[in-house]
Amino acid sequence: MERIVVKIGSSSLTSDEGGLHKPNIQFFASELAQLHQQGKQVMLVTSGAVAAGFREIGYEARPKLVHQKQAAAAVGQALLMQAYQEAFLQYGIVTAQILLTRNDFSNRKRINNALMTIEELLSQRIIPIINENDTVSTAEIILKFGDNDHLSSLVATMTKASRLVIITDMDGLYTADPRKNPNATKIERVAQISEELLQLAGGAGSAVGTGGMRSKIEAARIAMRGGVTTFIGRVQQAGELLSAIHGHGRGTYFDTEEHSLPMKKQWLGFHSTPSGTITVDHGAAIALQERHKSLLPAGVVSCAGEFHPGDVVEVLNEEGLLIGRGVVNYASWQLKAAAGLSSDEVERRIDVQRIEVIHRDEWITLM
Ligand SMILES: Nc1ncnc2c1ncn2[C@@H]1O[C@H](COP(=O)(O)OP(=O)(O)O)[C@@H](O)[C@H]1O
Ligand SMILES: N[C@@H](CCC(=O)OP(=O)(O)O)C(=O)O
Repeated sequence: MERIVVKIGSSSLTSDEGGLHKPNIQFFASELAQLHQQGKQVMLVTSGAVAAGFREIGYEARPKLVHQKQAAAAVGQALLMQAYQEAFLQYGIVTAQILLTRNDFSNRKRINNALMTIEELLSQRIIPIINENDTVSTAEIILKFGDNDHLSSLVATMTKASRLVIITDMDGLYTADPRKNPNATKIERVAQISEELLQLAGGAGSAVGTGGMRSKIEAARIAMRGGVTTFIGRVQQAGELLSAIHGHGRGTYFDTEEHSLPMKKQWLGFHSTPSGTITVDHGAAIALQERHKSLLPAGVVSCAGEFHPGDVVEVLNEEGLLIGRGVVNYASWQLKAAAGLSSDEVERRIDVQRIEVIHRDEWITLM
């Protein structure tokens, strides 16, 4: 049975002055109901809690302070769910609310529980409606998704969906933000996401959205590597969601990579939470990125943070750019002593289980 994740941004659900735009919710429910009625398993990742709630509280614009956003989300999430529930019931479809935080994805037990719940809901023909648990996660700034683009790509890869549809107020990715540059042209298809492509995309254009196009491309990158085809674009007329799924949508299509990553590497690259960073020299960076080699202590320049064998760490090159992530075999204090030493010397001086700082099987290149 085909499994599809649809993400709808605040800009498509609420007005710039705040508050839910009920006719849009009705419209999206009817589009999703069509997919559901065709026998597809549908999951909805929805934003809009903060935008739906801030006006009810009496704030004049989307709040910037964390506790105000949390308060707005607490009010707005209930309004959002109520609106979806009513809209889907017209098609006899039952919905369920799932609120997740970034932290849940880095904890295998928690995410497995969430996945089992989602599986059960889908098997009962219920549409899970997923949002970030804003009242909890805005406090954990570093571990926050912030926008739901990232969340939707993790949901799509973890549930092994075949497609991710990111609905926004633009009809796809342009060579520049069309709100600012009228000469921008649309990119119809993307086979590979490069750093240059990411540079094209700016931040949020609407007054209620947060992620902008950049976070959508980053989400597409995660999805592509996980074997999920992604569409980013506009769905405004009846039947357009179906068209988007059949390849005729108003938007940009991102192909999947030829070899999608195994689940273990997806988790390592995109769901795990790193405990520290390791900076490596030029030779080691090339060995990891291009030659599929393990990281040896000789290539380590320095490390930061406290980690233990088995933890996930981020690896930076000498310019400070992230090149990938891996499972480290050293404790941080051991690595500080071993940095720059030959493997023979490390074996003589330091009591480590494996000489490789990161084994190539426990590594994922991110740049
Ligand atoms: N290269 C680009 N192509 C298209 N849109 C872009 C680009 N760069 C920035 N944007 C902006 O991204 C906005 C969509 O992001 P956002 O406001 O976060 O929407 P949503 O709430 O749907 O997630 C668009 O309105 C647009 O102004
Ligand atoms: N979880 C937040 C999402 C914030 C947000 O604006 O996201 P998006 O519109 O997807 O860029 C909410 O429901 O308000």
